[in-house]
Amino acid sequence: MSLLASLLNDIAAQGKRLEEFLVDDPPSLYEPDAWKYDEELLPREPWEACQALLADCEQLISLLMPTKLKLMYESISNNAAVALNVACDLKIADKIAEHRGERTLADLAKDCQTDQHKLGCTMRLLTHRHIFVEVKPDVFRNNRHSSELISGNGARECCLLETDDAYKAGPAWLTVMKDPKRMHSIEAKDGAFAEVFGKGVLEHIFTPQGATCMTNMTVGVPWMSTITVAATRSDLAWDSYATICDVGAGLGSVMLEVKKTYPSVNVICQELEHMIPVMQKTFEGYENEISKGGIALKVHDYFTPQETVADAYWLRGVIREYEDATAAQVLANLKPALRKNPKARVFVNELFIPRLTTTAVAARDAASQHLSKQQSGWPLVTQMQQLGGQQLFSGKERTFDEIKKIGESAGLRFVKYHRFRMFTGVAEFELPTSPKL
Ligand SMILES: C[S@@+](CC[C@H](N)C(=O)[O-])C[C@H]1O[C@@H](n2cnc3c(N)ncnc32)[C@H](O)[C@@H]1O
Repeated sequence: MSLLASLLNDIAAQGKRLEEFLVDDPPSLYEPDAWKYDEELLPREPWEACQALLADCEQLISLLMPTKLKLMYESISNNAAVALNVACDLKIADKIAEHRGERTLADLAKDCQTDQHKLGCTMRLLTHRHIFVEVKPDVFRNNRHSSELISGNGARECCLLETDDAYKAGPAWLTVMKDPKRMHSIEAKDGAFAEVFGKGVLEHIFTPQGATCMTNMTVGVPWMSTITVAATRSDLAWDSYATICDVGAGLGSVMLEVKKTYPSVNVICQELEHMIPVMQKTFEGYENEISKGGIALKVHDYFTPQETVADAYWLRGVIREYEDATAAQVLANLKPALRKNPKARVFVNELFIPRLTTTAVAARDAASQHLSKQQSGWPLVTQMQQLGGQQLFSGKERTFDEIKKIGESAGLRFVKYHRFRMFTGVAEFELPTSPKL
């Protein structure tokens, strides 16, 4: 069977599975209202069908495009971000919504004080990416994707962060990769963002020039996080553990979510001292739980041996900050506590860069058949996210095998991978029965 035939068969079969589930809630690209599953996670089986369809459709597009067009298309795909940047900056979605949901190109150009022709070219690129709809020539409406950009929920700011500041760091990725002094560094000062802005993004946002970037980050990132939080909350059996310790908890927002969903679970957030007041702010209103011990905010340096005994240790976005040996040290430091409770689990929550391995025998199979389930979902987004994230924040994103190896070199045993319905997942480790001490 040819690859084309395999793909068409697969798309038909997976499409049927998905359609059978979605009979009452099919998505639309015309209506301005959100789809039920824009907010909620699809149940596991239709979610898997959806993943397969997206992988196969992406492969189908590559298969059918003549080579010259494919390479041209990839080379100029940055223009999707350019166009989205324009739409977000000029608040096109707001301007359409303010005028009973429909606006002519001429009116939009007048509202935005810009050139009608240039705006039309920008909008048409977006309508072909199914963000906005041109309902008749030169008349635009919001669809469900563009409606989300209406001010107030953080979507606009998140897109501005990606299409403006983060976007500018993109070309510097190559500069860094070619510089013998910086190519192996994962430090922010040596990264792509610093190449363009003179300092890492987390320093830049505290400068006057970084004020907009700061707003876009503080308003935009929580918008994106709502979907990661939903998967984090649902795709791990949190209530199987009496006490969970979040190591390097940041704001403490994941444990807050766990506590809200599973009030009987005790949560401990560990951070460096200066972060304790920040976490206290996150847990405002929970003072009673804190005094009863159901929530504890503790100072702990993860480069020192763990003394807090818990049933699970949660590390989100921690090991991506470090080189392999240092990351392994952070995990190895959990062992004194694991020895006191050998049933305890270590959950490493990261983005797991998807691989698409095609051997000669699989050359005619649909891509979905060879996408490992031990890696992040939504590979199209994850690939952009991992490269973009490293340009913006530096650090080191890894594949499943690389993360597993770090756990093992810390002397832990890999237990299983939890595939979140998101672009992150969890590698679960435990203390081996006869640990390499
Ligand atoms: C990348 S952030 C991840 C935060 C959090 N886990 C999250 O997902 O939002 C890393 C966190 O580790 C904290 N951190 C850095 N060095 C640390 C150390 N030696 N011990 C404990 N926490 C540390 C930082 O303050 C920061 O909040």
